[in-house]
Amino acid sequence: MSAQILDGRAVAAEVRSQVKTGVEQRVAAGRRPPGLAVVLVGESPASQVYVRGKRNACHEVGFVSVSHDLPADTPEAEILALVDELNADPGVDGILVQLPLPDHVDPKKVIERIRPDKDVDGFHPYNMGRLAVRMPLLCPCTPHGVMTLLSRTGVELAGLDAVIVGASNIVGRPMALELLGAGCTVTVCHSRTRDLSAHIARADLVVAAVGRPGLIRGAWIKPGAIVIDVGMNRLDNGKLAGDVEFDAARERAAWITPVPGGVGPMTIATLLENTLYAANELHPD
Ligand SMILES: Nc1nc2c(c(=O)[nH]1)N[C@@H](CN(C=O)c1ccc(C(=O)N[C@@H](CCC(=O)O)C(=O)O)cc1)CN2
Repeated sequence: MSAQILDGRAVAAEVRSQVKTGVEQRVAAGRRPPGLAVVLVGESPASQVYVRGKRNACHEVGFVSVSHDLPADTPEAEILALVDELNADPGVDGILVQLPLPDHVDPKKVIERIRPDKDVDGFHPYNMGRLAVRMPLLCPCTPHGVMTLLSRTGVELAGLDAVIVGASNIVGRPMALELLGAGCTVTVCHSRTRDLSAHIARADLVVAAVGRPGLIRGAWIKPGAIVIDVGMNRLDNGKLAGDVEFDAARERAAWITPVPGGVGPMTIATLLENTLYAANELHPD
């Protein structure tokens, strides 16, 4: 078997085009275009790539993109003060602080400072709580983007045994809630999990989100499974690789996401959807 590709690039382009139409309709109705503030602290090359992607996507769909690039040694208090300023700005519908932050900054404090109705990353405890109690408002972009990719490709999820590898706040945990909501039976594996391969081997759906290239061996994948690779690892040769051994896994799976071109573009497309939603539904002006 050679798995079919879950084409994040194509589905994300579809989503971006729908967001663009939504912006055009909003502006034609006399409303201002949505505004997204993107805050980058420091000079991590990976974060710079992702932030550039987000800013380019904003321009493509007609958002106003407000950029705040701060030096790596910016004091936490200054970042919190900037968030306060953006919270109060009526032209800003969404605030995104790129993660990871430098070590001297507590990401929890920064995330909690963002107004929940402007938290287009969906990381604020208010938005995570709403997702947990099945009242979603602004959902974390990567897990929600995975759900969009699967549903738009026509992959059915109800009743599947799903195994998520990685229990982070931004991917693993919200992914578990999304899949539970879609009727999957969900297991979350993490660094203390015993016998990871046994969990993977019985999974109908595997989501890998650990940041270790090739950790998930192709031979572990159950024949016919769906494999979602959220890993984004830059190798010494400059190439990007996921957490799954792609070629070997592809021989066994029914569906698989590539890296690049799978989940990454869906993360950005979902951010745009969240921002348009915040502008239209949460910020009447
Ligand atoms: N505030 C946030 N920080 C981070 C998030 C997030 O959702 N919000 N997620 C990740 C990184 N991330 C978004 O910021 C992200 C990762 C990857 C991509 C992407 O489009 N990847 C491309 C390849 C890009 C490349 O060439 O390097 C792909 O997969 O095709 C977009 C966004 C951590 N931080």
